[in-house]
Amino acid sequence: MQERPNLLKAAIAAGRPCVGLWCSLASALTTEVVAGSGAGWLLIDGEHSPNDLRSVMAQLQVLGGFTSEPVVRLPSDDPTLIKQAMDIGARSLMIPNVRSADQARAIVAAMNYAPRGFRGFSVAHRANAFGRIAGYHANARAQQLLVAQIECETGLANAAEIAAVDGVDVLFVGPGDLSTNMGAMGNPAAEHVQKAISAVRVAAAKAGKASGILAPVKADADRYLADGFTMVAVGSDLGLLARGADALIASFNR
Ligand SMILES: O=C(O)C(=O)C[C@H](O)[C@@H](O)CO
Repeated sequence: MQERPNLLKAAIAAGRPCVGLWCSLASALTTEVVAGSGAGWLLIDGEHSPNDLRSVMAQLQVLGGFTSEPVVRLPSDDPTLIKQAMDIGARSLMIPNVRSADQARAIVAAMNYAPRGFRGFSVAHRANAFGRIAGYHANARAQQLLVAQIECETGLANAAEIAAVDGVDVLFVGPGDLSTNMGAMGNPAAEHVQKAISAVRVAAAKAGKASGILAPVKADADRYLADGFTMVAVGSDLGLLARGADALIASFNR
């Protein structure tokens, strides 16, 4: 048995845009519903959603039947959480608020077995199909993807060095946090924030890496894709459900 190819990593390596959706409802059922859209990747949010290892695993299990690449966002860069997430089968990780190259190197080390890193070794787990994927431990890095979020001015200032770290694949802008930390709370459209967002893309590109962003407004997503962002989340399960329900009810209340 072989590990299934990481189609998101392949798209990123080829410089092909890959559109995704944000799964915030911590539900295997809603994530399975969203996966039917054919999105290139699905973010399973462990930072701002009530996800835990079991709910993340349940979502990974339902996604096993789809081509969408699950990207698991952890609440921090804690190496224990990285180990646990990878052992249940998360090989594409998004880590919030990465601020320095040293921090990025520590995250890469936590994701990899010795001698490259210090990921704890377990002979069989969900990640290697319970021991059925031959050579998993030696080859795991081939299908790994690390998405480092740039969400504050320190990360912005160090974006080039973070992008240059071997093992970092994507610089991903957190538009809400970045704008808030730049004095424009929740407003990534602010001119100085837009310049910062472009600077992240440029820093990634100069290091030969990809860039990404969450852009739930289509006009923004179209613009970011046209500018060269390739990993773009264009909506969320929460937003689609809440705003869709609001609009539907409002349409009968006029
Ligand atoms: O800073 C941001 O914006 C993100 O990282 C995305 C949010 O955390 C996401 O939950 C949507 O609000």
